[in-house]
Amino acid sequence: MNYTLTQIPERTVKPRQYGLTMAMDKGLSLREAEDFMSTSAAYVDIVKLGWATSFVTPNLADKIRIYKEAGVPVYFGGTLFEAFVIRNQFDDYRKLLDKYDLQYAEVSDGSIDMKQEDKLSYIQQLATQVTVLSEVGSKDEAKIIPPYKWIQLMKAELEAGAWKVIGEAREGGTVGLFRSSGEVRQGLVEEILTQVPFESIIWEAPQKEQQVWFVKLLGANVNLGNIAPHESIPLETIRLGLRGDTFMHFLNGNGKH
Ligand SMILES: O=C(O)[C@H](CS(=O)(=O)O)OP(=O)(O)O
Repeated sequence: MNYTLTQIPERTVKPRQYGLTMAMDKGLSLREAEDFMSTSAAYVDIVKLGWATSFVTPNLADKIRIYKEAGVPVYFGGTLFEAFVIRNQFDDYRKLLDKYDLQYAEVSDGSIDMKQEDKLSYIQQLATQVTVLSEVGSKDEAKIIPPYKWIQLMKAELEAGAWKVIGEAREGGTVGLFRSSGEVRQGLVEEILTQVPFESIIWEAPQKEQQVWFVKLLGANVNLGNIAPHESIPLETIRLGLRGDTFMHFLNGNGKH
């Protein structure tokens, strides 16, 4: 930090096991990725190349190298995994991870129907190769998954070898964990938290109000994902109680989790 302030909540330090910020790169140029890392590498734990943008992104290897040299692991969005699976190209997907020397991969079923046993098997297989993040929730706003099912899926995927489970919200934050208005499905989140440790979940929360809600509920070291690159530093200030939205939350011993 550039100067001293008291009553700043303690943040976990890199390499973090929780307190993670997952940022989504959906097509930054190489120069933008370099600039992003020069300002924000300290606050970003992992970068997702959103959905299947890696298929069309120019200079993909160079981009991955920029993140790697900044000490920030990269993974391909779960949609790309699904695009390989639905074409019966899972083995090709595994080779692709090796080709780009990726250490993380996402297993999701947000766009396709997948039997639970198949999803768990993909998690198990990939966990022998990389660190797996699995995503729960659908990208279809008409498909409402009841809380007990989220819990059952999350527990099973962690048991199958996922390092973290991601709660679906898409880039806009209007499905899955959230209503179409962006409002949090509070009952769903609270019920999940009765059964799954908060450290094991990355909540996709692209909107500022959603990030604030989770920081107030779970503290500075909540795992948050789908953060736009230029929102990484603003999010860090929200975590630290240095933006109006959480300004009073951590003062005078409040906000301890
Ligand atoms: O689910 C996501 O967060 C994303 C982005 S979006 O759904 O295409 O908006 O997909 P993913 O494949 O996990 O990057």
